Amino acid sequence: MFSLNGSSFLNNSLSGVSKSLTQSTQRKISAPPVVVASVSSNGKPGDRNVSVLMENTLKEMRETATSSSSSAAVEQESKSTVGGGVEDVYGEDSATEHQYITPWTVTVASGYPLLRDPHYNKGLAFTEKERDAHFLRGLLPPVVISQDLQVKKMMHNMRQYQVPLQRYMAMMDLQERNERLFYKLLIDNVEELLPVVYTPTVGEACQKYGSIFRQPQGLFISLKEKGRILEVLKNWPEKKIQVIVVTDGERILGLGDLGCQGMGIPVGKLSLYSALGGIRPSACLPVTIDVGTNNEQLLNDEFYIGLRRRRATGQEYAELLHEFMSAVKQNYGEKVLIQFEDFANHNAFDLLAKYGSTHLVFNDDIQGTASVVLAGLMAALNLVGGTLSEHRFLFLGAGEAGTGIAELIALEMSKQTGVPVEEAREKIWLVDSKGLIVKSRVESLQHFKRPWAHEHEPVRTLLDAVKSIKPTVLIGSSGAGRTFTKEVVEAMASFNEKPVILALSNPTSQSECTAEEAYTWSEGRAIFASGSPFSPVEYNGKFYASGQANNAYIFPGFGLGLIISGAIRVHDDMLLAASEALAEQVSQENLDKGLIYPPFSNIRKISAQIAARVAAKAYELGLATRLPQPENLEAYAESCMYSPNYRHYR
Ligand SMILES: O=C([O-])CC(=O)C(=O)O
Ligand SMILES: [Mg+2]
Repeated sequence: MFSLNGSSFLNNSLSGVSKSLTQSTQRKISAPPVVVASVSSNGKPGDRNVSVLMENTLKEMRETATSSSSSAAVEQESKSTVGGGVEDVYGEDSATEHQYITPWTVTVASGYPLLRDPHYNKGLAFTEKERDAHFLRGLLPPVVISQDLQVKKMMHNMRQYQVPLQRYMAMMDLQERNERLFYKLLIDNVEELLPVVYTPTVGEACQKYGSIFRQPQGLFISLKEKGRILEVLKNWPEKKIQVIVVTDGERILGLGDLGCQGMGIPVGKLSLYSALGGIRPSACLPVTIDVGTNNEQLLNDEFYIGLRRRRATGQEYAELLHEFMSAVKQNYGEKVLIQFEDFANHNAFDLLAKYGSTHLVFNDDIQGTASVVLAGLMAALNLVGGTLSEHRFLFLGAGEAGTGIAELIALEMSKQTGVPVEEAREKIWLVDSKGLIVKSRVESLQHFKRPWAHEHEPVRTLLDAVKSIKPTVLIGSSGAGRTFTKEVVEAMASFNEKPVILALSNPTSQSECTAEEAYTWSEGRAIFASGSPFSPVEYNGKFYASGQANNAYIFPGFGLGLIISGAIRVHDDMLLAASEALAEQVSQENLDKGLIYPPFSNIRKISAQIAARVAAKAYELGLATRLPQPENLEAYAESCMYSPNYRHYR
């Protein structure tokens, strides 16, 4: 099989089938682009170009498969169980004639199917030699252009669209047409395109997903698939999955329940995994679990793509999720990372607690957001002075993000000062929809809010809480927009020389305040960052650039660190390590501009650094399985990262 980049396993873009071909024949061969397709694609023009070597290898593989399945059949008659080898992932070899398997085959793409295969298509960048060798003559206009020129042209086209959703759709079309060009575009223009494929535009895309839906980009697992989830996973064309991002669509950004249309989120997050964190796109699997929706508008929308029923809860919900979690581990093994995304609070905390000790799980909204905010606060200390524990924190929003961040701050304080975490928590206050979280409310509080119920008289509004607690840092994480009013920001500015104000809710419409409001109302003194990006603001003749406190800084590098170390569990210390790595990337130059995050343009380098620190922690904690530990983890992380440059086809 062709290897793209020496021995680096992440960069090896072989599909699972082609990989198992290598393993079953135990020899290295070189071949043109390989596509995995179901058996129905056999006999298409694309098969004409199967090299002799490949033919022989396929023959060998078929023979091996036949002999092993017949020996399995014999065994089957004497024993009632069937056992596939470790690498016989889908049990093709060990299946008896009475069992069902998915008929995956390996073919070599050329001609028209090659142009239609997003993994291998290069469009006008196919060279003359490739056009001859792959039956492309006449299928393309005569011109041959470079990938760089393709990028330039696409960016030019992209900038013609005035409506953000049109840009989103153009990017999705490109991803479906020419995957490497999509990633090249995204990596080379990350600051411009992040808001297109990610927040805020992805929010609007989810709201309108039913209308703009063209091609499924991930797996839809609904209640209809109950009892058959393992089978469904086997329908996905890639076998070697390293990262799954899964949502049940109940709390999409700050937009609420979007049901099955939440699929835009796993798709967007995973394209960032590849672009920013260098995980191979073929190793990424977006999943939406559809248990219904309570969104009346969607239920009545004729274009809605999901189950038309209200959300399953309780046992029905738990059973489907449990089947999914078990099937994932059974199919992909212990080292597949499952990232929970945009679940509603109650399920998010329960799922993390339930599967944290049996699976490699990470909740981006609880843990990723916490890690990115802690990094921003560590950097902000360079501007406002003092140590973490010398500050007072007030949150608006006591859900996943709010309590997740609060807990990680307390953990870091406790590490730095040696005080118990319970004591560290006393520096941190949270306001929810019923007011300040105080001791007298403890009985009626959800369990994840209880550690934050401190002794204080009841306070109803955020403004009164700000005036009473006098925080140095104000963090918005409630998902509700326009809640940091002029009075709130002015109050923060009245007792802080440099109030730290983080408006984390997404997308832009849900931001607690705008950058312009934060700077204007604080007379240019606020240290401000937001979850969705804002353009620089001019106030009194001076320009203020604000950072984007978004988990996109953390999860791609964090995931890369887990994967390169072969980690089997996530540990809080890994989140702290990621925060430290990110905070160290904020330069004096950034700080001088009031920025508490580095620019996204350096994100791949930053991700490699985060990955190295997370991996180092995994080794230190004994949670890493990739042994021996590479000497230089940062160089190793970089060497593992997917590159979107075209490869040459013989
Ligand atoms: O997607 C984003 O921009 C950040 C995030 O996880 C959320 O808001 O739920
Ligand atoms: Mg999220």
